[in-house]
Amino acid sequence: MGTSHSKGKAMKGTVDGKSAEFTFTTTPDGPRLKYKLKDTGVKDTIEKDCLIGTISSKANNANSHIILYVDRPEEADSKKKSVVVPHYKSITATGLPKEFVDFSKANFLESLQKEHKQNASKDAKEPNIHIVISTLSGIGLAAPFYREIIKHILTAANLTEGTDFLTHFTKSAKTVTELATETWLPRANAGVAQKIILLSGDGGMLDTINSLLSAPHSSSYNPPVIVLLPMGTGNALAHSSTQTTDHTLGLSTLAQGNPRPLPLIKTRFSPGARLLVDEATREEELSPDADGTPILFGAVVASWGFHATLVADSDTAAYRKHGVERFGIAAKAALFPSDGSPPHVYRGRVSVLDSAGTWKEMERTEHAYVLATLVAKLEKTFTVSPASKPLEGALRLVHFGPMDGEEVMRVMGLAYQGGKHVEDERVGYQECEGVRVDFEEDGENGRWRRVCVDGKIVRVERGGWVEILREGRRCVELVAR
Ligand SMILES: Nc1ncnc2c1ncn2[C@@H]1O[C@H](COP(=O)(O)OP(=O)(O)OP(=O)(O)O)[C@@H](O)[C@H]1O
Repeated sequence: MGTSHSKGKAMKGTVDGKSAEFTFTTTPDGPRLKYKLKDTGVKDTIEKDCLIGTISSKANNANSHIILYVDRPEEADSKKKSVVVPHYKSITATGLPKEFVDFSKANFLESLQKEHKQNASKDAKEPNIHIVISTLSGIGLAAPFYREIIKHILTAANLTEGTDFLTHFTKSAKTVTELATETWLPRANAGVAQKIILLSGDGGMLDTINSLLSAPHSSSYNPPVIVLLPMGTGNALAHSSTQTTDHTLGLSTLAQGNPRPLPLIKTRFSPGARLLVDEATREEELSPDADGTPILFGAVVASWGFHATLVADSDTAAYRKHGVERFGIAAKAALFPSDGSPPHVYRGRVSVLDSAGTWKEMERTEHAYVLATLVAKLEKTFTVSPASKPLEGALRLVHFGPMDGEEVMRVMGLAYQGGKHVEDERVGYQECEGVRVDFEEDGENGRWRRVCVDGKIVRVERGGWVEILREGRRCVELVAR
């Protein structure tokens, strides 16, 4: 809490139809609104970090607003590493201080209302607002988060399920891909404006962008606008590109954010590379590029080495139930093998593409960590690339050579201190245009030739390669604050 406050002016109005007095103050932690009911003395305080946003009420009173907010989490809950659905609140108020309304205006929710009105006037057959609830993302919070909060926010915004928006609960790992390919892509190509609220981790976005880029775009392609609510495990994109440091779990972005183009990477693989699915029990072919090269688009990261290994090894139902701890548990297993041997030394030739368009090969052919990323954070507190700014589109490479398990733990621990690992002299960190790995790992089963793209795992064949490049095509816009 801060120390100096601006003295608030008391204003009279109503809360849910009852006489009330408001005080709006500016504190070092941001603006704060207090109200007290005249009759009962009931009072509440709405602080910036619990505020979702304020929308004009549907009541026929220009002065009437609905304030959406959440309760401050209990001390015990805020200390938990795993996410807890906050307690949602809303009040309808008149006579609110103008500064508060201006500061908390829910622009994005109001844009959904406008779209609804336009669609209704055009007699659109199907809504172009979609809510996707990825039921198995993270520890399974998407469905309760929708039912306990989002549903009520949409009702408060005067939007009706079926006529204004459609909900889609994922039933399989293909649900998002099917929706994006069969509905969103043709409509985007027809120039239709679409808004998608995605309750998932990075995987839901990866499925969306790969489907939207699976066919050529028309000249009238209209990029769908996506709100990503962090319901996954790492939620790298949401934590790096949108507001997730308050207590609203991304809802303040849903209410108050603005769309911005989402930068992408394209990973190209040698023929024979396969996507591992169903806990690596099955393989699938990747979509081919125009020249037949297997490709996968991402918005977060492409890696090989320790990072890819721990993501791949922990992508099982048994690991997933640990939430974000799953990465730490898998990291220990990879760094301290049960037979007492040192961590694996990854062998391959790594080349970096500079801004002049020249590929330069690294001298080192033994590696522990090779990771190219567009974002700053891979988890809420894990800053892998401290120089990366939200949605700027710069690709950065983080890499280091073999170290013992303790050293890797120490260096990676520095990433939890705001990204201090990049100051360690053994860690390479640079901006680049692309990264290529030519694998020199001969193992039969390809365990050490696994590449992670935004959480998906691709296994490359013996003697194969991967190339990570920035992708210039417009695909989607991400709502950010
Ligand atoms: N009902 C379902 N049945 C099978 N698979 C599902 C179902 N719902 C979601 N999935 C799959 O679960 C995975 C969830 O990935 P997502 O990235 O959203 O979450 P995460 O891996 O927990 O988070 P992050 O990628 O941010 O660490 C996706 O591959 C998705 O296709």
